[in-house]
Amino acid sequence: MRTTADTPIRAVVIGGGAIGASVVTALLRGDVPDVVPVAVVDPQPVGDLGVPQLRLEAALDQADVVVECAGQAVIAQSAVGILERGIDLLITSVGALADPDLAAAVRAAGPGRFLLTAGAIGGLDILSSAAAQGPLTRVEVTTTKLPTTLVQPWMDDHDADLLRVVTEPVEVFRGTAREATRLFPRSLNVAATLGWVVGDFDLVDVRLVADPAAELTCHRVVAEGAAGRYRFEIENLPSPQNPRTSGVVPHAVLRSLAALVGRPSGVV
Ligand SMILES: NC(=O)C1=CN([C@@H]2O[C@H](COP(=O)(O)OP(=O)(O)OC[C@H]3O[C@@H](n4cnc5c(N)ncnc54)[C@H](OP(=O)(O)O)[C@@H]3O)[C@@H](O)[C@H]2O)C=CC1
Ligand SMILES: O=C([O-])CC(=O)C(=O)O
Repeated sequence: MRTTADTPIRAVVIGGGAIGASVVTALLRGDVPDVVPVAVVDPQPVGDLGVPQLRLEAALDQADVVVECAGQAVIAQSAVGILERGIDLLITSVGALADPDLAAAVRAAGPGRFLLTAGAIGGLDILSSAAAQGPLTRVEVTTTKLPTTLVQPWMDDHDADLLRVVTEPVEVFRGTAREATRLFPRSLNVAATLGWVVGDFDLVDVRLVADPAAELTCHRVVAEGAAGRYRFEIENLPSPQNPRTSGVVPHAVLRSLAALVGRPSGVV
């Protein structure tokens, strides 16, 4: 990746939805010093975001760094190729890496570098440090979201309809982060991020609750191990563009992008 101060770093954003569109707008505003957005990639017309909308291959010809804000399939299909071209990659759809073969391939690929954004949650720094001191023995996350945001294509009509009419909180899923992010690929990337950080997707016990009163999306994390005990609760306002996604995520992506291109500030 080019890093000289007098040459702007060219960013391609994959996905022009709730996260991607906000990221493009912020980059055009100059929110990450020396990074300019040069293209957005999306199968559907995204409207005028202020940068050309290109097909992936054409966009990669211009990219120093790719910001993925599209979905797990993009990571499965394109991450290794992007890294092999020497382009750096910021991953938002972290759940893709719960596939051990893909995770190994992404880790081995280069010379481009990759980073995962913390996205909708925090506390990952201390959990990563704690896991380095000694294995964590317990990692749990309870995510609470609006029921309609949790309807999945694999659900039968009965279960999907239940989520549309439910009036009380109801547990929708209980299992490992690996399963959680496979079954809810657009809603439980945070569980996968915890799995990545603690080095074990199967250690992370995920509970997903649909709550019709959940004005805020909640991720409650409990962990313990040799280093100590950890508890934190995050309550995010959903994105007005996509209530499945927390509104803070584009800002997390921009923060991660600054770190990836070597312009971090504040706490890392
Ligand atoms: N790590 C974290 O904390 C979080 C991660 N995420 C991840 O980020 C992703 C994006 O979230 P969000 O912006 O809210 O979702 P949106 O649905 O608002 O936007 C995603 C956009 O990407 C497009 N897209 C789908 N497939 C491709 C592709 N192959 N190439 C290019 N563009 C594609 C979609 O098009 P179309 O609508 O036609 O499919 C859509 O326009 C989520 O799917 C999830 O995986 C989300 C929230 C938190
Ligand atoms: O935005 C959130 O709160 C979490 C989310 O969708 C995800 O992890 O995929």
